[in-house]
Amino acid sequence: MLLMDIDGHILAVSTERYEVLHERPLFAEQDPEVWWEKTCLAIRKVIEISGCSSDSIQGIGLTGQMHSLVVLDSDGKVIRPAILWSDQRTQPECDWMNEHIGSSHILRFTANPALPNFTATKLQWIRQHEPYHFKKIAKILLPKDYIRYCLTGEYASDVSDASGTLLFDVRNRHWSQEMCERLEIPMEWLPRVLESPELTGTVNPTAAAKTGLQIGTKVVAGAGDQASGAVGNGIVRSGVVSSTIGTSGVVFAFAKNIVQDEQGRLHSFCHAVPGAWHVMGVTQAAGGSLQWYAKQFAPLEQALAETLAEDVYNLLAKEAAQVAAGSEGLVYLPYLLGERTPHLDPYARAVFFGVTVRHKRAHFVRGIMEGVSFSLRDSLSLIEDLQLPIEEIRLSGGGAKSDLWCSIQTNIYGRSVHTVESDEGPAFGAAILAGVGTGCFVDVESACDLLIMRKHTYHPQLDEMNLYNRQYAVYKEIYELLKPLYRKFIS
Ligand SMILES: Nc1ncnc2c1ncn2[C@@H]1O[C@H](COP(=O)(O)OP(=O)(O)O)[C@@H](O)[C@H]1O
Ligand SMILES: O=C(CO)[C@@H](O)[C@H](O)COP(=O)(O)O
Repeated sequence: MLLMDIDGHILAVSTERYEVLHERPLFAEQDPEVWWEKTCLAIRKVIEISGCSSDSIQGIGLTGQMHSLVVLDSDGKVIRPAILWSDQRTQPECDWMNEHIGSSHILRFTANPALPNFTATKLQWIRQHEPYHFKKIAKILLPKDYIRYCLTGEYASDVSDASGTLLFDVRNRHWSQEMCERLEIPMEWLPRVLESPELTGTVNPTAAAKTGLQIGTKVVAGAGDQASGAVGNGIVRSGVVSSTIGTSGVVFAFAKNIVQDEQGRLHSFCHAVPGAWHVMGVTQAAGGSLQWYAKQFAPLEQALAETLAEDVYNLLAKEAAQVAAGSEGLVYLPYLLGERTPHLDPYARAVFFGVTVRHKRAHFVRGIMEGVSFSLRDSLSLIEDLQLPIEEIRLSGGGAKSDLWCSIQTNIYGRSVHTVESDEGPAFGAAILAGVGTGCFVDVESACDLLIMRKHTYHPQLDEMNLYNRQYAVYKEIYELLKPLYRKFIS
């Protein structure tokens, strides 16, 4: 949660944590009611920290994880836990869609292929496996739109988030009647869709009582976390591209017109900038790889970090900085949650390749940072193949807080990269969208010009670039060799 003034100064930030439940392999779920409880706490905290009066708040912009499916009954109650973007159980539903609707039709209707991460496949899974839940459905929402529903009572979404449902006609920026007809999904289940800065409603009395906000505070459409993060990093013009290491990893490029990778390895979605599009490649477990490693293999550092009030990732990164580039030949494939770009393979698995007796934990941490960056390079290459200009790369997400991870990225991409002043990408972007929607700024582009400043520039070094080029070739070969084996582990 972030509170920003109209000059772009961040007045307060607050964070609330909650777990992802992985009850079975491939499964990832969360309870939307927990999101709402935590949101209420976080709103109260930012108001308190900032010392602002809630009646000075002009508007609210929403952002959140994309694709995840929230199903509501006719009373607006949550029917079952949300099935998340990182959940990979629905490849059979994708296969069914490709067979019955046709993959070329799906690409034509939605500009994207059927992937297990996308919302419609999760809805099909409920139809197939939980018919008792399916028959209760009256509305479906995305995560930030569930928060909107709690705040305002409105069922609404925005074009960027709707793009990741596989039910949206991305080219024409409205729901796809063709997809809904073929999947027999009543269009009344879908929220209305607006451009990201448009107003969608106002805070209602119940939400005001829970959050400390004023009744009637304006709520704009907002955007999915990646499009909103792009606004927060100034990716609002051709040539400026971001590489974000959050839990997932995303390389995001602005596009004036819709562009598509023929094999659907990059997502083609509407941007939060009205009338614009973007493409992005996604690494399923980017920061998520380091998060997993820290949790499983660095419990003492986790405890120490809490005592020192330091970030566990800082402690691990300091250790990793002690070993040389290339991690002495240890190569990591970050496929802990399967992979999207470039393989579109939910059954891929992570690999540490080349382990020897000389390897210490520091090599594993550095190897993770390098492997994740190789994966993001895959996305960057596909964006280059689409002939989209890459004049400037901006790094963001938790990974950009690490000097080491920024240096690794510059050397693996073989290009200079920059960080920006605000490291609150998606929340900062949502605040900018709220500012545009409530008339504090003229439009998204000029607000970004005004508010987003470069912080630091990293330049690649020739020897490390050459070393990483050689290692990248090995990285790519490992997946090709292992691919036939992955399917033997399907459970
Ligand atoms: N100081 C740091 N050094 C290295 N990596 C970091 C650091 N801080 C955060 N990270 C990485 O960033 C991830 C969180 O990024 P963030 O953008 O906050 O995630 P989310 O996608 O959940 O919004 C962590 O899982 C971790 O891998
Ligand atoms: O799946 C995608 C984008 O397609 C992710 O962006 C999720 O929307 C959430 O990722 P984090 O922000 O937690 O990394």
